Amino acid sequence: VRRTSGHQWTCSDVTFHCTSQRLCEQWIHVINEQLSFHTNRPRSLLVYINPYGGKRQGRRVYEQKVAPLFHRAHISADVIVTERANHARDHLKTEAELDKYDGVVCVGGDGMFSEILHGLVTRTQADSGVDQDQPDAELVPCSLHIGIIPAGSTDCICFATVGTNDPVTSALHIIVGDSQPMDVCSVHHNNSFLRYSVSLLGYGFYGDVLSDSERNRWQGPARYDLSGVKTFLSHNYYEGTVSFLPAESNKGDPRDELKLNGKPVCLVCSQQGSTLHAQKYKNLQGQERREKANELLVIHGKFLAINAANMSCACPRSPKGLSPSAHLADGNTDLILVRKCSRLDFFRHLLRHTNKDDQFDHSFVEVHRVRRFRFQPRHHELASLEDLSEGLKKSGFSPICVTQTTCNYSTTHSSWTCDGEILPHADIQVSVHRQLIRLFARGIEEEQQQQRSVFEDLGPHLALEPSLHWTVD
Ligand SMILES: Nc1ncnc2c1ncn2[C@@H]1O[C@H](COP(=O)(O)OP(=O)(O)OP(=O)(O)O)[C@@H](O)[C@H]1O
Repeated sequence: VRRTSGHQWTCSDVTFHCTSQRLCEQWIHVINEQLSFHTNRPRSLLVYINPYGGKRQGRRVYEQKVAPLFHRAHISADVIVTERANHARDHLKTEAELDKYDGVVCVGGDGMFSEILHGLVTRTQADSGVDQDQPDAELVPCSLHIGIIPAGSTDCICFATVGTNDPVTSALHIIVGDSQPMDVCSVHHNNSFLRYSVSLLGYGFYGDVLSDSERNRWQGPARYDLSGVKTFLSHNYYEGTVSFLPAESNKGDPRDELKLNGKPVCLVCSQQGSTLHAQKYKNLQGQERREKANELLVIHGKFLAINAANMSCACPRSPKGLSPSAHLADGNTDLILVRKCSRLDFFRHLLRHTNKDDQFDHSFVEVHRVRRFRFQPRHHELASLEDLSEGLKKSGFSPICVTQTTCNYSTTHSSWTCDGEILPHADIQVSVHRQLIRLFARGIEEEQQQQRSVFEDLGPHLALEPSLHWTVD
């Protein structure tokens, strides 16, 4: 495995020459022996391909770029090409024989990753007897690693954990058995589970952009830009109360200059890795004590945007992301509150996501690293829009009434976008579950790390099963 530019990895062959056949055989023996010590490498994978993701190239990408590498690395793969939305999620939840595999791989975009996340986490909780409807439930970490082969139109999770959207690089991270722990947020409404999130929960600006773009899917990929402009011009703000439990003081600050996002050297993410289970109970007890002691902070206000960034959310358009110093696996999320301000100020704030200026350095922006939070819109939320219109239909109310209610609702409430999906409720409770999943990735590497060879990182063990060429002169 060789590093090229921009966090990309490629496959390279090494040919050893020797005059003695006996010596060559010894080499092969030793190399194979060294490889067998590297037990983190997966041997058996379950692969889901979304044939309709992105430019509909998922199947071709897997067959031409990924499968040959898995074959060379002696990894066996059971491949399922999905036939409908939620096929992968449902299969993982109920049918998949997970004991047979070392990892689950999705070939697609963020939506496909979300299916795998929900399938795997839900299955793990069900197998362990944990009720995920309970907002305080201590969720059990998933034992299988997740690999992402980017083949969607939005591949943000892959970009933020690998540093590039390249199928070969992702396949090589899977083959060498990289392991990146990752926090997962659970989202509840009134003690019932809504969704899991690993990247962005956004209310106000980002929620409105996504809702609008969903209504205009016919516009194709340009819909995100068009909805962005439209939402910016409408300049809506929403009133409500945010209450949150701040992170422990040793977890760094969202405005840390040192960006240690999930890198192997990141002490915050690697902290307590192996002793996590033992520590967890203690921490929870401490946490409950503090909450009882009213250490929840409460902020009331009018907000243009409320964002919870569980990772940097870096993407090619915003290379440092919404929260550049967010960690992937520290048990916290960065809560960014953008209060009502002028259009020009809001524009300046948005612009700073694309350059090197500090987007938090505005009087109307505040950012907190938190373990859990709740948002309550000012106007009482009677029911979700869907519940509301369903209920009205059942009770025989006229469509005019539904329209009026919807209008009222939509001017006082925004919607939450949860990793690109719209949530049906505005009043939500969010808890971060530390290191609930592991990806076949290693975070975005620093420049110095990129100078090293992947072989050095693996210590004495090699990366790939060698297709050794030897020549006897
Ligand atoms: N066979 C299928 N047919 C239709 N939809 C599917 C199929 N398989 C998966 N999906 C759904 O397609 C959605 C989008 O998939 P994916 O994230 O892979 O691609 P994308 O192009 O990045 O999507 P987006 O439209 O979100 O930009 C996912 O939410 C997934 O549930």
